[in-house]
Parts: sequence; C-alpha cells; structure tokens
Amino acid sequence: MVSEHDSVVFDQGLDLECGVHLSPLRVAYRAYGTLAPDASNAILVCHPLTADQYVAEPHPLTGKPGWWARMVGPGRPIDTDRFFVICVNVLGGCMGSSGPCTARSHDDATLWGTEFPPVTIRDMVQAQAMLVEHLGITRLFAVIGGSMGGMQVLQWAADFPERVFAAMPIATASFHSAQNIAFNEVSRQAIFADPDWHNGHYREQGAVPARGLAVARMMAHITYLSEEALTRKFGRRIRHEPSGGIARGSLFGEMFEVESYLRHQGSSFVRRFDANSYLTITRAMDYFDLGADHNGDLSSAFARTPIRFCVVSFTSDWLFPTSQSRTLARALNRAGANVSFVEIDSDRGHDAFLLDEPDLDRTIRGFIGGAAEHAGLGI
Ligand SMILES: CC(=O)SCCNC(=O)CCNC(=O)[C@H](O)C(C)(C)COP(=O)(O)OP(=O)(O)OC[C@H]1O[C@@H](n2cnc3c(N)ncnc32)[C@H](O)[C@@H]1OP(=O)(O)O
Ligand SMILES: N[C@@H](CCO)C(=O)O
Repeated sequence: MVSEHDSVVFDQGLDLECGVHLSPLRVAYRAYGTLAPDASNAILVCHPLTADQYVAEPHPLTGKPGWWARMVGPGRPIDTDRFFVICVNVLGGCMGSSGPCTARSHDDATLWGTEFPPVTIRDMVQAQAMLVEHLGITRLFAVIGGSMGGMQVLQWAADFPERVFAAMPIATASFHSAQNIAFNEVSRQAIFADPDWHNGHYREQGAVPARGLAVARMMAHITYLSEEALTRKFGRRIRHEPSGGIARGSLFGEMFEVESYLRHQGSSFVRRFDANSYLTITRAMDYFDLGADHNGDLSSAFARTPIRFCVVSFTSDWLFPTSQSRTLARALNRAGANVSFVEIDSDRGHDAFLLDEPDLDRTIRGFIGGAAEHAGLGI
C-alpha cells in the first residue's frame, strides 16, 4: 500500500459487484480539521454526481470555492474546528480515484477509458470504507451527503451499521427512479452522438466529446433547478451585450438569457469533467436500488440499525421528490431506527442543497449538535 498526496493506493484491490477484481485501487480524498486522539470526531461528506473531494477549498481546475464551502469549514454547520471532515472522490470519478482516467495497473500506464468496469454505489462505499479504516477510524461520527452523496449515506448505513453513529441523507432516494434513469440516458446519448466520442477512445484520438458532454450537462442542469427558479433568474429575457446590442449566438439571431446560461453551464462543465467518468457514475446511480438489494423490503436494509438518521428533502425538488424521502423515512421507522424527517420549503429545486438555504444550515447544525451530545463527544 502506497500513500501520496491525499490519495491511497490499495494494492490488495477491491472485489467489485460486477465480479471484476479492481487492483490496484486508488482512493483520492481531502481532509479538513483534526482527528481526535480517539478518532471519534470524523465526518464523511459524500459528494454528488459531478462534484469531487474539494468540498471546502478552491477547486484545483477551476479555482472556484469548494462545492460545499458554505457548509464545511471553521464555524460552519459542519464545523472543522470540532470535526475531522473527509471527502473522497468516488470510484469512477475523474479527480484521482480509480476510474476511466486512471492507469490500469502499476505496469500498464494506459488509461482505463471505457473499459473501466461498471461500478455501483456499494463499490464506491466499500472503497471509502477501506480509506476510513486506513485513517484509523473505527466508527464515523457522521456520514452526510446530498443526491448521489445521499445514496452513499444510505449504502453506508446498510452495509456498516456499526461503523456509523449518525447519518444524514439529503435530497436523495433509496432507488433511482425510471424518470431519472431516463434523464441519464438522454445525457449519455448526447455524448455518444458527438463525432469526437470515438467509441470512448477520444483521448487516443486527441479529442474530447465536448459538445456531447456539454449538451448532457445542459439537459441535466435543467433537472437540478425548478420552473420557479428559472423564471426568477431569467424569465423570457433576451440576452444583450454589455454595449446594449442583442447578443447573437443562435440560428435565430437572438438568444434568450436562459439559453446563454445553459450554454455557460455546459461549457464550464466540460473544462472540469471527463465524459467516460460521467457515463460510469450516471450508470452507478441508475443501478442503485437498496430495497431490491434486500428482497424488495427497504426496511430490512436497516433492520435494528443503531444509527440516528435525519432525512432531508426540498419542496421543489422534482428529481428526488419529497415523496421518495418520506418513503425512506417510513422504512427507517419500520426498521426501528431513530429517524427524523425534515422537508425544507424552497423553490430552487434539487440543487437547493448546494445553495444558501438557511433552513438546511440550521437542520445540519442542529442534527450534528444533538448527535454529538448524544454520543458524548467532548469537543
Ligand atoms: C455540485 C457541483 O456541480 S460541484 C461543482 C460546483 N459547480 C460548478 O462548478 C458549476 C455547476 N453549477 C451548479 O451546479 C450550480 O450553478 C450551483 C448549484 C453550483 C450554483 O448555483 P447558483 O449559485 O444559483 O449559480 P447559477 O446557477 O446562477 O450559476 C452561476 C453561473 O452562471 C453564469 N450565468 C448566470 N447567468 C448567465 C447568463 N444569462 N448567461 C451566461 N452565464 C450566466 C454566472 O456567470 C455564473 O458563472 P460561473 O459559475 O462560471 O461563475
Ligand atoms: N448538481 C449536482 C447535483 C446532481 O445530483 C451535481 O452535479 O453533482
């Protein structure tokens, strides 16, 4: 096993659910705060689909603040003055953990590309568990995450009930719905339709399927918002140049502000994300169905769990609607879990969990504070 610069290489590898033994396994992560001598104050933050381990510091590629810098840091709701916070780039990601962008083995420097094996949320969590153990942490004080991060939280709870004290799945569900699989498929088809896709061998061709990946993100980004949010941000306004003239940029001459915005979201995404990783990770989300993994009984995934849960949803989230969080909370309740459920009133859609939502801050701060008291954390 070799450790270097916030990534750990496990030569023993990992048995993936698909049957492939992935070796070596590289797990890239960032950590903030100080681990208590008894390792009791560790919080694992699990990132959503296209974020990464740079949760609380500027991103090395974009220079932008960490994707949850408003939530994680000194004095923040996830307070790095009190807690040791870890965030791991998911398996299949493109920021250092094993995935399509990493070398196949110590002896073979060629990148995995499309031949990287299919991974699941469970595989991602198994890799995280290896890292957590490597860091000397027997039990995480809390696991917290939104969207695909929330799926990882649920998988942690199901697979390692004795290794987690508190869990907070936010804006998520116990399964990926047919509608969400459908959206992912449209994104994937956009990538496949790009002439620079080259059946996934774009790097060998010195190309990037930038247009396809940008369209994939544009479409997906709409699902992260809400009609109210789009109307408030842009309405039907036409974009003007700073000089005052109408911005040109489409077949029709003028461009709506919302079109310009989506193009910006698409092009900036392409600068920081890899198409093969996008395919791998969206598929992992599609596979996720915790109830099906437990013979169709979601509550049995959490039977007699000692973990304290706080399930959080947003009223305007139509990608992971409140109804799915309520189903989850009921299953946890049936399992005998200590569970609270908070629906936050917001008109900003699914990505509300990434935005300035004071009620979310209060909910996270309150849940962590209460759990820390219950755990007897003297910090
Ligand atoms: C979870 C992750 O995606 S992790 C990585 C962090 N996110 C990113 O890097 C980009 C992805 N963006 C998003 O997912 C969302 O924008 C959020 C949730 C992170 C932030 O949401 P908000 O704060 O509401 O920002 P908003 O959605 O308005 O986007 C702002 C960006 O759009 C640009 N923009 C706004 N209006 C327009 C317009 N009419 N035309 C062109 N660009 C526009 C802004 O200049 C800004 O650009 P920048 O991000 O390059 O600085
Ligand atoms: N907008 C976030 C949430 C998606 O579920 C992301 O891209 O990761």
